[in-house]
Amino acid sequence: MIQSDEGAVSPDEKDVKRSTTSTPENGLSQILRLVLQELNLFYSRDVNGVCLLYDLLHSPWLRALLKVYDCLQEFKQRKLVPATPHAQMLSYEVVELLHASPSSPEIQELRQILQAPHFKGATIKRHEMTGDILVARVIHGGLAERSGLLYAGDKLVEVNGVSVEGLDPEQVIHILAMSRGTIMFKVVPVSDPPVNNQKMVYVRAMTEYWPQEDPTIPCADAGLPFQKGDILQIVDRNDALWWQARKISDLGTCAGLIPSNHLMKRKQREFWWSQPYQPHTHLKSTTYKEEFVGCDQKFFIAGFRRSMRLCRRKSHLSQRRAGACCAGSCCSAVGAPYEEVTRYQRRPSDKHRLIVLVGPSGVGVNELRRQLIELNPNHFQSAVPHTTRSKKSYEMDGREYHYVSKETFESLMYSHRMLEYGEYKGHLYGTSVDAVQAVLDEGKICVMDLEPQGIQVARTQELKPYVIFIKPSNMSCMKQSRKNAKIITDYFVDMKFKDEDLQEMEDLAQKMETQFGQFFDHVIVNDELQEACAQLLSAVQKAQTEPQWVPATWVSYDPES
Ligand SMILES: Nc1ncnc2c1ncn2[C@@H]1O[C@H](COP(=O)(O)OP(=O)(O)OP(=O)(O)O)[C@@H](O)[C@H]1O
Repeated sequence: MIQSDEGAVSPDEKDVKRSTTSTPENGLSQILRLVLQELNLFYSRDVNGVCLLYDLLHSPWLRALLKVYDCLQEFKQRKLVPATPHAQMLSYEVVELLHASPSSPEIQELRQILQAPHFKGATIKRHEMTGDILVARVIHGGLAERSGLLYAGDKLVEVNGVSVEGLDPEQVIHILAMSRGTIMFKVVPVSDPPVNNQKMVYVRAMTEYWPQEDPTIPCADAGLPFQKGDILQIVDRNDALWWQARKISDLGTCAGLIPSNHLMKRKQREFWWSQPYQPHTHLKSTTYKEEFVGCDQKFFIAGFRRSMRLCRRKSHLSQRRAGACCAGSCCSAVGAPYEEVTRYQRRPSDKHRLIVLVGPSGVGVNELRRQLIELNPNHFQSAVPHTTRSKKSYEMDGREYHYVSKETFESLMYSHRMLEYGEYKGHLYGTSVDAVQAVLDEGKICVMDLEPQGIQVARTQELKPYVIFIKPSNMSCMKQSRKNAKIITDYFVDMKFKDEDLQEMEDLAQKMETQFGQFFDHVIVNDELQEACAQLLSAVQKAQTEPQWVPATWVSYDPES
């Protein structure tokens, strides 16, 4: 017979004594006891502050806390096994201490947690052929695993003396849920306990997952919900369908179940086929923009264009569709649900990472980019775009644009050397990978804005882009901060932002986050301009100097480094 992984016990007197005497001589509880004895001598002598100090140190909260601390220290030092009975003893003592303290909602909650039996450390299933109740999996980091008493494949025979023969797993769970105090299992141990010798991998979730909404998950309570872009530590891939994972933001907790790569793809395909047919549409077409830079500027910045994104709605211009592929939106239906990632820290000798700014039209992508470059033009730079239009008299090849033939432009397009491109007034415009590389080769940081559909194209080992999403704040803040701002277009001079423009911006930002949020490394809300600019500078610096999660394929391991 063995004990459950977490059932709280009411130990007898002997047990309590054993636990209490195990408190270390020089433990904090012991020191506190001695200090209280000393203070007690002065309590009645009206020494300044002694009464207050005594009352503070005498509080049951502090004693409970120190007792837990001491016990944990002892656990660490003596490596007490099996850990479960010792943990139960500890929880019993803490509950006793809490009884003495004045009642509060927190104390009641803590008491309930310590007294209730939990069975979250393992899941059970019924064997299809024999009908036996088996331990399906032991959750990593849970008490069942840490106790070392239960293994996947163990056969459950009895729970608290009740035979589980012929019962459904739900009925067994019900018995467990109704149990109070000690839970006793009788098990037939699996003859060959599974050994997990897989390498730990980290992945970026390219889709979201809500276990409570998934009828196929074996145990919804054991599921791990996640959102697009979350980084997950995969701790167990033994099961072909259900993996165990933790979020890196929460590594202290026990793992949860997530669909395996294979299962998630199957779900995505099923979902895709279940959707009514919709003609293919992009989130937004890239309408290329004319150059914005004027001769009156302090210095020349290529790649700033007059935007037509907002006025497009009103001008009814027929524009050629976006150049950059729509990988994010179209492939997400059946694309890889998880992307293996690794920590990458740029070494000083490495080229800088490309900084990509993404955001809905009018949110301030160009404004922020300009401000960043103006801060230090020797350090930050835009890429010089390509065009098929002819050079104007005051322009210089390679400064405003690279002037190329239609054939050359198209060959760059078809060989995937264009990060984005579009057509305007019969001419092609676009930014090439080589133009970005030219900036990086000079040791500078290349900062570019990109339609979200283009992110996938830019995500290569050579550019290692760091994607920053510029997001509008809420409507009322935007109305205030954009009171005097002007929409920059070719068609309307000094056009102010109207409510519908701000609403469109907000809607588009939401769509972008929903469709492409998994690619965003950082999000900046552009409310107060100088604040947003400071955040951008800090994010750009961190991207270049601090470790970041990047696709594992971007990093080739050099054993020398
Ligand atoms: N935080 C801010 N506060 C006030 N005005 C702002 C702020 N951010 C941007 N603006 C102003 O809003 C207008 C639009 O900004 P910007 O041209 O940078 O938008 P965009 O995101 O590049 O969109 P588009 O590509 O359509 O031009 C500009 O006049 C800019 O000065």
